[in-house]
Amino acid sequence: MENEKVLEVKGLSKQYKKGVYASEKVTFDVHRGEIFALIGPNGAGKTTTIRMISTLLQATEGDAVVSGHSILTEPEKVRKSITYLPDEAGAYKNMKGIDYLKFMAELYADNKSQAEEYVKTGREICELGDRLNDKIASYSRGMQRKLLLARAIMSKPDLAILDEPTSGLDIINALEIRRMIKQLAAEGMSFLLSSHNMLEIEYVSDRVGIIAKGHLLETGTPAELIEKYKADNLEDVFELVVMKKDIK
Ligand SMILES: Nc1ncnc2c1ncn2[C@@H]1O[C@H](COP(=O)(O)OP(=O)(O)OP(=O)(O)O)[C@@H](O)[C@H]1O
Repeated sequence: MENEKVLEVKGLSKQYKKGVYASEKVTFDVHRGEIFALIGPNGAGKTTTIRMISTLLQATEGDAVVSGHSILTEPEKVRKSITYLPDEAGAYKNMKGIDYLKFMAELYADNKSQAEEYVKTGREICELGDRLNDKIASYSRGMQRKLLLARAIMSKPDLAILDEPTSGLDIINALEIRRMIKQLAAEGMSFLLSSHNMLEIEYVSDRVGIIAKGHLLETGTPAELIEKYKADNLEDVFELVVMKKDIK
């Protein structure tokens, strides 16, 4: 189904302290095969929103539904439908890359043959070749990031939630990752990304949501928003929306 919603975020709010909203009534959808990016300045509420959707943080109000499952009532089913790659994720440095993929595949898979399938996919995605037989401690930051991304995607979840997917990667590696995300989306995987890199977002996302001070201020395709704000690029849109709007 082309317009099938894989994620419905319905008025999600979080108060870490009573009366202080880190995110307030955030509402948006992600369709099957769509790449949706949350963009916003530091402290806007991106990670808070993503962690609530990932069932790692309890929402104060609202709900999110992933592949028909509510984070409130069916969090374990939600966890089966998503993978989450945090910005500052680390892998076990003393493990070999291949053993890390096998270990994670066994955690996520329902049986041995599915685990083997995941590892095969993970090997292809990370493109680390023979280096998979080396300890992760010997990898560059880019290689570690590729391994972690492969881990997040090898199970082909309905929704992959990636915080700053290309952070720390050089141009070539970042390009490869973006192409991979687009290809997987074309095959039907949905993505929720968070990023500060506007060029990346403009290139890779089908739609973006601009968030500041916990409020989702705008959603649309990069082209729609550029047109609406008579801007030259998404960075200008972002500045206009975040700097010029009077947010309480
Ligand atoms: N555990 C916590 N306890 C109290 N306040 C928190 C906690 N985590 C985040 N906050 C606050 O909630 C707000 C939103 O933070 P969040 O980390 O979601 O922003 P972000 O958009 O992900 O920022 P960045 O781009 O810097 O990662 C900030 O004001 C932050 O200080």
